[in-house]
Amino acid sequence: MTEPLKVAIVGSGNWGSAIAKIVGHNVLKSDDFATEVKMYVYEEMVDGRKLTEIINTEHENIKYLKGHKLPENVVAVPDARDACREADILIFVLPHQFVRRICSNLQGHIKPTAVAISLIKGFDVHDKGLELISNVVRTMLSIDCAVLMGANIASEVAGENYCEATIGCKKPDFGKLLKKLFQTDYFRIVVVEDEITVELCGALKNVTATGAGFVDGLGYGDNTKAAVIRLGLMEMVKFCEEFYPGSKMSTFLESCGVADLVTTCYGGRNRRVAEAFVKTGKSIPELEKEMLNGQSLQGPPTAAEINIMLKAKNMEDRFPLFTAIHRICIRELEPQKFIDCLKNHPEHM
Ligand SMILES: NC(=O)c1ccc[n+]([C@@H]2O[C@H](COP(=O)([O-])OP(=O)(O)OC[C@H]3O[C@@H](n4cnc5c(N)ncnc54)[C@H](O)[C@@H]3O)[C@@H](O)[C@H]2O)c1
Ligand SMILES: O=P(O)(O)OC[C@H](O)CO
Repeated sequence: MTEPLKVAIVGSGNWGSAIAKIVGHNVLKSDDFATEVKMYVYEEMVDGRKLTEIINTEHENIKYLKGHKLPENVVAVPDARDACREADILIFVLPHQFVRRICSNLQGHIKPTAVAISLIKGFDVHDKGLELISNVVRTMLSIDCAVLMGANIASEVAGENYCEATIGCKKPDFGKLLKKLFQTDYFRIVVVEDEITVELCGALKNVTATGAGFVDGLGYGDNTKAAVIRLGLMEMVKFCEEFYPGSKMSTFLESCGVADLVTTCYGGRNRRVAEAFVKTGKSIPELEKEMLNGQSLQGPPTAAEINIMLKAKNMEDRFPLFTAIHRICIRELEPQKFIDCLKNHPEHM
């Protein structure tokens, strides 16, 4: 008889809380998993009370996922080491900016046999260039790490509206176990082996979504946005071919690819803030603070991260959409010039 596997969630924001709802319910349905799920919560005071205390008494993350109850077997823990020490499966789901700090805190304090899955959309940057977030987890913690990405706006998933997601996992048995942990009747999972492309799609779509917000802010219609989505997808494919050769084209047709692009370019936070950026003239950090109540934007930082690499390799002109989006975010380029970038894209030359 093998021991049921203990699951810990590292992160408790908008998506972290939605996923806690799914995982909390699913562990109760299978003998493979222990019934308690510890969730690391970055402690903060909300209405004069600790967020962990609110979650553990009211079973709701009232700051990051208001209006959705979490199962009572999800226990909020303010110390990452305490949350993860005994876990067999670690689910990483926090803004990518914090991953290195968390992993460094966890080093030497997790089971050597643990395995991980990253739901984080973004890149890590270091002096040698870009790093996949799953690789940061793998190398810093010396454990295996799969990924889950998809067209998954957290509030809709928490509302149990039908959607799909893609798990990228090279090991079939691990993939099956993860599917059992995440799939529900409203959250349908496809497991593919092409885990690098799954993760790249999740990170890069946030940049394109920022561009979609710019054209909304400029008052262009759906045809223009469709062009941004298409050109963004072309650059995503090209980015994968150039820097991570070996992608399967079919992966772009999974939820992590085309579907996530569509949902983010219409309903996501990156789109919303980018639209306001054009309309108000305020800075991205200002708008993030005003509009997102502590949630974190991934598109503009990811555009900056990939630009470091494109610039270093003298390849900015081969990725004009990604480059223009970054330059607009840092006010090096007027938002109106974005349309010139679309008109003059190498696709049309
Ligand atoms: N929100 C969505 O709809 C959604 C859907 C799919 C994927 N994602 C991805 O999931 C990841 C996590 O997103 P999210 O929406 O759960 O987060 P979020 O945008 O809600 O971010 C806020 C979280 O960051 C935490 N935080 C703030 N400062 C911190 C620090 N110094 N150290 C550690 N944590 C800190 C906050 O406590 C909070 O839990 C991102 O990569 C995002 O792209 C989000
Ligand atoms: O709200 P966004 O723009 O961070 O996107 C959320 C999810 O990644 C959509 O799948």
